Amino acid sequence: MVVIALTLTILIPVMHFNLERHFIAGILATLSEYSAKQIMEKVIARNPTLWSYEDPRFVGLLRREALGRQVRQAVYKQDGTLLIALGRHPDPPTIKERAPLFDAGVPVGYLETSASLEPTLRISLTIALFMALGGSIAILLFDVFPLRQLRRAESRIHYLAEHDPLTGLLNRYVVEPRFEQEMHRAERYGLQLSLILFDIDHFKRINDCFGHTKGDAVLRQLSLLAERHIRSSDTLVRWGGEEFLVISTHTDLTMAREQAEKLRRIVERADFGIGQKVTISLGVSTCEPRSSLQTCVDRADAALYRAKCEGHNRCALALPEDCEQ
Ligand SMILES: Nc1nc2c(ncn2[C@@H]2O[C@H](COP(=O)(O)OP(=O)(O)OP(=O)(O)O)[C@@H](O)[C@H]2O)c(=O)[nH]1
Repeated sequence: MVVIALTLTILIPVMHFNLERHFIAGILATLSEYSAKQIMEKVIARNPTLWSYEDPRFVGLLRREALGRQVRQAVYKQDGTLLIALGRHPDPPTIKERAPLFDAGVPVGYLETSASLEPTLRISLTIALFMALGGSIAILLFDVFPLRQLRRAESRIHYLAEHDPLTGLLNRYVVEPRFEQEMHRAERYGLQLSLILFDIDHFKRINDCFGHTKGDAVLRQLSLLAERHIRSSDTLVRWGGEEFLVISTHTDLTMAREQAEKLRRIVERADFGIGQKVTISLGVSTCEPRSSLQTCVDRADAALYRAKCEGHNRCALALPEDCEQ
């Protein structure tokens, strides 16, 4: 943007300057076809001051264009003596053009026009600066700014599509590809992959007694506790309302059970600011090679159900018969 502004600032005055210069040179060439006598007649037949400025052929400028500018037109005899001079001599002239004047093919003198283009340059420069600034602002307003907003909105949408807005954890809809990737890795390197599905006990009561806002705060605090507890290679997902899933890599059933039991104890001991304990029940399953996420979660869910039935605040392992479910 800065480069465009600078280029415009330099180019516009230069173009303006060159155009005007060529125009004046062209006019002088046309005039040189008149004889000095013809020019004299034209000057005498009219008001010389007006004529010089109003006839655009002479300097290439209309009267209003010549206003505030130093313009001089002079016709010299061949011996160099001045025949006609209109306007003050610019000091110093920025442009000085001389063209020969012919009378019936015989050179009789020169036509000389000097015009200071300094005000024109200044105006051109100012206009160029305004245009460059205007252009930059327009680019900013119509291009960069909305584009940035769009990109921000896109990344926000992307984030919201993958994350749970309350806890910031991944949501269940994006977890399948991650699970499949881990499953392939486990198969390839002969590793174990396990799941821990856990759920807050009697969460309905917490909501009913303390309100939904407090219930939300409990969900957030629990997700933070769990996040701190799991390894960085594991994945924590908000699976449903008050249900969470851990995909535990390089972990067999015994290790997953230990991990689950540790998490259960951490939650049981934590202070959730509601004057009573918050506990969780957990179902643990290990994933058979090539099994789908759904199958593994169903087995962990069956185990979780047993943990709830056996009195809450405990871990249960998936049983072989859970495979059939
Ligand atoms: N505050 C809050 N509550 C939620 C959210 N999602 C689900 N819930 C509540 O979680 C409660 C779950 O209740 P239930 O399925 O009966 O389970 P429970 O009370 O935990 O009972 P058990 O599972 O047997 O321990 C319901 O009252 C839901 O309204 C949430 O995002 N915020």
